[in-house]
Amino acid sequence: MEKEEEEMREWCLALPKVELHAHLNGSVRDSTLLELAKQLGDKGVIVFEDVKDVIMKNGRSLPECFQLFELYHILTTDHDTVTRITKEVVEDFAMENVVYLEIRTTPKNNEAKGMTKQSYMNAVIKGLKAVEAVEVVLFDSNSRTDKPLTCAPSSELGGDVSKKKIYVKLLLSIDRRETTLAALDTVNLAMEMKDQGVIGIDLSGNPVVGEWETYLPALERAKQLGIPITVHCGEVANRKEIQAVLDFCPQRLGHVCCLNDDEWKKLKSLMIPVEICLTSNVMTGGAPSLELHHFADLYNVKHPLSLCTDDSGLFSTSLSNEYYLVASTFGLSKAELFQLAQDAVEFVFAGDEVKKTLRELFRRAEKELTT
Ligand SMILES: CNc1ncnc2c1ncn2[C@@H]1O[C@H](COP(=O)(O)O)[C@@H](O)[C@H]1O
Ligand SMILES: [Zn+2]
Repeated sequence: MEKEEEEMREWCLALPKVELHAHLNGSVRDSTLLELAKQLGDKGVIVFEDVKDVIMKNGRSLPECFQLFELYHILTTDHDTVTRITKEVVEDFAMENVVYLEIRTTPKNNEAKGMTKQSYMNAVIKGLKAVEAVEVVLFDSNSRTDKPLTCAPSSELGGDVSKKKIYVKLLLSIDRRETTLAALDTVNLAMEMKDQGVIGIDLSGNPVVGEWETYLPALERAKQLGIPITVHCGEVANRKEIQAVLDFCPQRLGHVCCLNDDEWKKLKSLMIPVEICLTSNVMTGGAPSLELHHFADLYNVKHPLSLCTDDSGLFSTSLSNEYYLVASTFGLSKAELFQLAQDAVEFVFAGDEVKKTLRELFRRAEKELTT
C-alpha cells in the first residue's frame, strides 16, 4: 500500500462515523461464520467444505446474496448465536470509530428452535448488553430526555473512560417474503419494544420477491404510530414500486439505484435522505462502477445522504473503507469527508438528545481531524 493511501485509510478509520444501514446477519465476521459452519458440519447438518467455499467467495450478485442469506440464517438463527453475532457486530463497528449505529434485523419465527419474533429480539438485546470491549449506550427512545438504559455504565457517569463508546439503536426489518399479517406483527413488536432501543422499521429482502401492496398496511400502521421508516428502494428497476415508495415518502431510503429521470427529480424535490451503499451496489450490479455511482450526482446537488455498509461481512467492507472509497474515487478532501460524516447525524432516527450529543462529539473531533 502506498504511503498516501495508508495515511488516508488511517484517517478514515479515526474519523467518527454514523452507520445508518447495516443488516445484522450481513455484518457477521467471516471467522464467526466459518466457526459456526464447522460446528454444524461436525453435527452433519451441512457439508463444511461446500459452505466454506461459498462464505469465502468474492463475487456477490444480487440473487447470490439472497442464497447466501439463506445459508447465513441456517448458521446463525438460534438464540445464543443471535446474541453472539449481535455482540460481535457492535464491537466491530465500535472498533472502527462508529459512534452511532442503527442495526437492522428481521425478527424471525422459528418453531423448531422455539423462537418467536419477540424471543429473537430479546436475544439481540442480550447481545447488546453482553458487549464488554466497548461501552454501549442504549437510549430509552420513549423518554423525552433519551435517558440512558442499563448496559455498561456511561463514562460520563463514572465508567471506564478508556473504552470506546457507541450509541446503538435497532430497526426491525420486514422481509419482502412476509405476509401482511407477519409484517404487521413486526410493526407491533417495534411499538412494544420502543423502550428497549427499537426505533424504526425497515423494508428489505429480495427485491424481485413480493408486492408493495402486501407491506403497505404495516408501513401505514408504523406511520400512524409515529415510528420512523426506511425502505430499500430501486435495487431493481421496478417502476411501479419506486413510484409508490416515493409517494409514501419514508423518513429515509436505502440504495436508490435504478431511478429514471422523473424519479430522480421527485426524490430530489422530496429531499428524502439516502443511505448510500457503494460497495454493495457495485457488487450487486445496482451501480455500473464506483466511478459511475449515483453518489456523485446526489452529492453535487447537496442531497441529504449518508455513507453506509449494508452488509459489511457479505461484501468484505467497513464503514471506514466506504469513506476511503469516496475519497479515492471522487476526490473529496478531508474537510469534505468530515462534513459528510457529520451531516449523517441529522438523519439518525434517534431523538434530539442523542443528536445534540453527537453534534457535540463531532465539534470536538473537527479541529483534530481537519487541521
Ligand atoms: C444486498 N442488498 C440487500 N437488499 C435487500 N435486503 C437485504 C440486502 N442485504 C440484506 N438484506 C436483508 O437483510 C437480511 C439479513 O439480515 P437479518 O437476517 O435481517 O439480520 C436478508 O435476509 C435480507 O432480508
Ligand atoms: Zn440493505
